[in-house]
Amino acid sequence: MTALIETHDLSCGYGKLPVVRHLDLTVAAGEVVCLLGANGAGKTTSLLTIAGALPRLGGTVHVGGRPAPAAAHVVARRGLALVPEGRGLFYRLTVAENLRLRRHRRSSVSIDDVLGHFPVLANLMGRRAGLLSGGEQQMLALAGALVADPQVILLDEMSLGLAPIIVERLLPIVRSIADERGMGVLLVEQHILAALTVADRGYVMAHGSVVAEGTASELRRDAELLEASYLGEKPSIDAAIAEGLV
Ligand SMILES: Nc1ncnc2c1ncn2[C@@H]1O[C@H](COP(=O)(O)OP(=O)(O)OP(=O)(O)O)[C@@H](O)[C@H]1O
Repeated sequence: MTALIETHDLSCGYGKLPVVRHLDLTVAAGEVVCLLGANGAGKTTSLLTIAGALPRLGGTVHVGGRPAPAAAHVVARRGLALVPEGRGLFYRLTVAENLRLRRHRRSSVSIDDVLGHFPVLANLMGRRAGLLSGGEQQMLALAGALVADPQVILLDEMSLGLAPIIVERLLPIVRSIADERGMGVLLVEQHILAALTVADRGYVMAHGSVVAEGTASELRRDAELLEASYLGEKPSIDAAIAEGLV
């Protein structure tokens, strides 16, 4: 299966200082992959670098099987959409205007196609994005990414500021989008168990490195390892290997 995203030995950070080191990660078509870890583990930095919004300090990134250029607008043309933390909406514009702005001329996906995933938004087309609830804004951010007809979508902390019940409704929508459109999804999420319920696989980061990876069910079973990485304690890599997670 061709990976839609593949990083090899990727190092990235700010200035010359790497905060993420030796990241090997893949996302295939139709796969939902989550990137887990404590605050400051390097998840957002990894996402922004894959999207071309931060320069690489070492290693490679391939998008759609080809080397990814280190410029966000060019990576976007390769079929990668980033939904950043904070949603990246035009808050003074209406829902309809936000969607029209995101849809480029070559996109084969219509706004109506995308609204099929978010029926709630279809009734709010004339409302300013700034007046939507947090959950509706997140749906609009996702819908805005989808109208660009990406092959792969990067979602950074979509649950930020949302009630757990809203997160539990949004994540299955992400799963169904991946299933129905064969799209790859790389998901950074603080609601670990909710994310592992919809994901196929996951990577756990601590201190800028991947300390464990596995299928969602393997990671769900290893609550201790997950807890350790969220407390900032580096779990033993030997223990992770023994568990078959690495
Ligand atoms: N603009 C920046 N300049 C310098 N260092 C930064 C910058 N942004 C983040 N960092 C540092 O890089 C490290 C990784 O941060 P990053 O935001 O990638 O972590 P994260 O895993 O996404 O955390 P969170 O869950 O809190 O968003 C942290 O130590 C952070 O302080």
